[in-house]
Amino acid sequence: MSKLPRAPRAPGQLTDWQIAKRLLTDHMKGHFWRFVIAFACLFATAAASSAIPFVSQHILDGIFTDRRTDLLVPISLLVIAVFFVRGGATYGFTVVMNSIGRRIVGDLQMRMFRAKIWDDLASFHATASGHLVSQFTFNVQAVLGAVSTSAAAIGRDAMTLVGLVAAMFYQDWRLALIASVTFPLSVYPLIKVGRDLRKVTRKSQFGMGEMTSYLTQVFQGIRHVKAYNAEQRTITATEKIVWSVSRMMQRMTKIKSYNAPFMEVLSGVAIGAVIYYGGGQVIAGNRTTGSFFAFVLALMLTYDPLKRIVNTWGSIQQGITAAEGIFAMIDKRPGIVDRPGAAVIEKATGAIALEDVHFSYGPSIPALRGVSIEIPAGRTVALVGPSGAGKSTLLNLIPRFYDPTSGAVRVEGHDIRDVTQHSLREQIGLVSQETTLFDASVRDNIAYARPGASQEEIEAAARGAAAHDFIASLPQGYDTQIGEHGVRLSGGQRQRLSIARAMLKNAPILLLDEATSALDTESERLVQDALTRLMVGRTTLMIAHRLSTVRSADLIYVMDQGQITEIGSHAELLQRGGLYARLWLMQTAEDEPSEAEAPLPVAVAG
Ligand SMILES: Nc1ncnc2c1ncn2[C@@H]1O[C@H](COP(=O)(O)OP(=O)(O)OP(=O)(O)O)[C@@H](O)[C@H]1O
Repeated sequence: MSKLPRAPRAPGQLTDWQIAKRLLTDHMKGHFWRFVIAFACLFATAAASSAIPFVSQHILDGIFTDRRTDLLVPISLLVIAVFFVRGGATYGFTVVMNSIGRRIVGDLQMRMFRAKIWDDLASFHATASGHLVSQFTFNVQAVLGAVSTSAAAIGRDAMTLVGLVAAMFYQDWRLALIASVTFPLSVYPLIKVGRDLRKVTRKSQFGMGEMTSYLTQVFQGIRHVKAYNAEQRTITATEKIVWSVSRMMQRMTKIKSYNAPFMEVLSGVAIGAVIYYGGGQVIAGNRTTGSFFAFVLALMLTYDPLKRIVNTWGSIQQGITAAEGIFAMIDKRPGIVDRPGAAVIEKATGAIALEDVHFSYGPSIPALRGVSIEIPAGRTVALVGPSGAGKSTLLNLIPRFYDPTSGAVRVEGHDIRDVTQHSLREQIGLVSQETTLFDASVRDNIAYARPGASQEEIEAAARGAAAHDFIASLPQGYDTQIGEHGVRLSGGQRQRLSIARAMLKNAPILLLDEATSALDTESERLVQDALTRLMVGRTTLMIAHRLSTVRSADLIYVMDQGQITEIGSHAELLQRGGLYARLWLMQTAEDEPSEAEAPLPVAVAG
């Protein structure tokens, strides 16, 4: 079976201690009183647990050896009280610690989300969305595990341990010393397990990210999975990922459990030594059976919390590894930020200019090579050219989704790096081939452009986009839920909703990226009409493969391999006989009916 790719190296340079300290100072300090309550519960649990050996000594010596009936009732009541306190305190502790853990998780999730949502597009494209989602779910869960389960258990068990060890020394310091000789040895597995666990935890976090990404892609592309009869292939591929993650998880548990047999042997040695020495004393008559058993019981109770502390150390290591990734995400600063004192564009007329713009996605991929374009306010300019020419890249520079490598993009005469991103994007309406609709009502989807818009405004936008009639015929009209990505609508309907959105935004600049290319002729006509209405009075930059849609543009720029190769009106470009004319000829030839489709000549009776 194939293996998942290697997990990337740790993103941050923080040490374990720095990460733990940051978790403590940034996320736990607001919970002081909750911690006080939790520790009060801990103290009660530890005190009650430490009382058990004393009570049992009285049971053995007082009831069984001395046969005192007057002790029966008080000792029974004492036992009930001890367990009552333990039960109540354990409940209180669990609830309060979980509430702290859950609040910390929510806080981490929101800090991550705030950092991410302001991040630039390039960074989003660099990370598969599944990895992002798994930071919010799997990794955060690991931190919760470390905080509320492990840290809590260590707190509680450490207190209990102190109480029980004190009780053991109080009963018989010599026996207690014999039993404690093995304690320091329990530190060894902590160190050993910690290192191995960090490595495998990083890998399994990466594996979970891969799995989330893969599953999201499969479920979103389910139509194609079925259309290509790819179910069985998908099962096989999924199996590889699932079992690879499963193996990593098993390995993690295995490493976490290394210390369990070690600790069992240690406790066996300690109990054996105490029985050998203490048992000898009972036989020699130097010690009562009751005090001996009370001691052995205390010893057994001591090893339980000790074992748990050692075991939960693994969860803490996992939590710290997860927090490392989470903090890296929180600390990431976007590559595109507003300059200090950036200007605010008030209502723009929409003039756009690109001046000798170069851009590349990576060191070796120049996507734009010295592009200059001028779009006067209120005009329509079209970009055409073969696939991969750089048209969408150019369009993405205008809302500053990316910054050019060199050259400048100007809106209203401002270099867009000198104005706030918010005010720049306020001036732009975007309609693209892939519409982004949310699983919400039609109304909310249109109002996404301007939350708080009135029903009249939303309806006017829908009418302008030729969408009102189909919306009115939906079961709940504007309140109809349209499903994830608008799955309950047709392609043309989805497109008209996104035009309605742009209508409602009413921005002076309009960017159309293949807005009609995925539609059939009838839908295209409706959408085209809606777009024509939308374009009135706005500066429009449109990309279209179908050249018939760009014929009426004021100016057409032809792009090829990241450069502008021709400029002119439709008629001028045809006359020139270059790339545009060739593309036009090819498309008109495709649009004309072929011989096979031409109507058959009708035989005329003679
Ligand atoms: N996010 C990205 N990361 C890396 N390279 C990219 C990215 N987006 C596009 N490219 C590359 O940049 C070049 C220009 O792509 P672009 O999408 O701008 O072309 P286009 O003219 O819009 O093509 P089409 O008409 O097919 O949409 C192509 O070589 C493409 O592979």
